[in-house]
Amino acid sequence: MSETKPDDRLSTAAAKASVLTEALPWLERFRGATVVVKYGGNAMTDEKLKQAFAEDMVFLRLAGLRPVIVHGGGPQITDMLERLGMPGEFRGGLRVTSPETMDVVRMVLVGQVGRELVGLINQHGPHAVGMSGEDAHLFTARRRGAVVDGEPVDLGLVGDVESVNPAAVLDLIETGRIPVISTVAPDADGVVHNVNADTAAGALAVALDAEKLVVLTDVEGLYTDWPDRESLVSRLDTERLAELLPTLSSGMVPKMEACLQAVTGGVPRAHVIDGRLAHSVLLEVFTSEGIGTMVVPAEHPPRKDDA
Ligand SMILES: Nc1ncnc2c1ncn2[C@@H]1O[C@H](COP(=O)(O)OP(=O)(O)O)[C@@H](O)[C@H]1O
Ligand SMILES: CC(=O)N[C@@H](CCC(=O)OP(=O)(O)O)C(=O)O
Repeated sequence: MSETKPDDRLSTAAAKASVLTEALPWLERFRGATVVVKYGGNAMTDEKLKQAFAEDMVFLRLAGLRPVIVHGGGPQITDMLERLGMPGEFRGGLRVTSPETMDVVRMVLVGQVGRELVGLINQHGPHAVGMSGEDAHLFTARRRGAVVDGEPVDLGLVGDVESVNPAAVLDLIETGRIPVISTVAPDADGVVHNVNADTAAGALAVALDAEKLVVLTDVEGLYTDWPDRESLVSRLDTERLAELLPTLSSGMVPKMEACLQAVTGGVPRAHVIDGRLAHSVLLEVFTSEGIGTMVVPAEHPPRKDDA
């Protein structure tokens, strides 16, 4: 085996030191900042990646930021429905949700995906507390439909966010915890609805006056001309995003709508980043170039009906 030369050791040490010093201005800038992180089900497939994600959340907290996790779990719900022999269907990017499907959605999101993330984070200490939109009136849902090929479609128990009461999340943050939120929510009559996790994360980022919304998914970011790999966009403003939204296809629509809603609602930055890259959140928050696609406010904000 060859020995490491003193010159090699010096350059390795210099590279490590430069990574740490590059983080310094961002540590200063984001101390005390609330960061809402949406962890998509498609970015959760690999055990090592999930552990790296949990480490990133603990890192943010110990570095003095206030991370709040909103998780998805679409593929995990689909797997469970298949195991139970319950056929499922998506219309306009949203799951058609019968009362029986709703039972499975709630069981998988709250009882399986949320619990697993809480467990992974808490291997590092008593940081994470799980909750759902049903807890302490966090989210109230309003039933929503979809329009597919110009026709209105009934999606069953699918909800939009009607209102957000972030008091319980703020209580957890104040005591140094990391809230891990599953996006099922009751309507005004107490009937539980299935809320898309991107939609819920955007609404929560606004309600918490967050500094950032970070959405982890399984692509590098937004492609303006999907799937042309040359069309990856690193930065765009809300005006350009509002123009692009009608041209996007299903998976990206709720994500980019959430980014638009967050930034027009006062969140300074929203990011879509590649959750397949280990420690992608740290790279986004603590490096100067960042990664993925960043949405910033427009000088001339889009009118409400543009979105
Ligand atoms: N314009 C686009 N830019 C990037 N990805 C896109 C675009 N249009 C569609 N997609 C698809 O959207 C997917 C991400 O959405 P989704 O599968 O709902 O992820 P998640 O589980 O992370 O919420 C990508 O894997 C990609 O296949
Ligand atoms: C209404 C609707 O479609 N809800 C989603 C909720 C989970 C989710 O949003 O998960 P991802 O972020 O992994 O896609 C679903 O049932 O799949």
